[in-house]
Amino acid sequence: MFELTVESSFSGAHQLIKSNSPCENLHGHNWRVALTVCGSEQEPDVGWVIDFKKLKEALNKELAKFDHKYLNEVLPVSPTAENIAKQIYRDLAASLPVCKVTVWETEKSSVSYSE
Ligand SMILES: Nc1nc2c(c(=O)[nH]1)N=C([C@H](O)[C@H](O)COP(=O)(O)OP(=O)(O)OP(=O)(O)O)CN2
Ligand SMILES: [Zn+2]
Repeated sequence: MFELTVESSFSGAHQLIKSNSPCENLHGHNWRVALTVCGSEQEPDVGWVIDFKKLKEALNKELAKFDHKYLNEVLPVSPTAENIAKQIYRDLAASLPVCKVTVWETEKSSVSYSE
């Protein structure tokens, strides 16, 4: 089995309502996102599972939904790193063999989601 991972990022603002923390105030992050797909089949002539370029295009198209947005209006649930990772996973799993999505909210804090 191969795991292929591409990374990208977006900038967004959010408020974590009811978190009883400073995160209730409007603030923003530069979110980093890693998309991992899994597969064992390689295209016979070229030897890759999926072209990285195709993965990067799909990830960037997905992240455009979040970029420079107020995330409370983008997600139907509270825009925590958990819910952002889950939303990206579910959206991309419709067309790619996604096995994990990791979202970094800060340099040192990340959430991974898989099913
Ligand atoms: N499990 C989660 N915990 C927190 C989330 C989250 O999405 N999932 N989000 C936040 C806030 O968005 C907050 O903005 C991040 O705060 P924090 O981790 O404290 O980041 P700082 O850069 O401010 O870190 P310091 O260590 O305080 O410098 C909080 N928790
Ligand atoms: Zn935050």
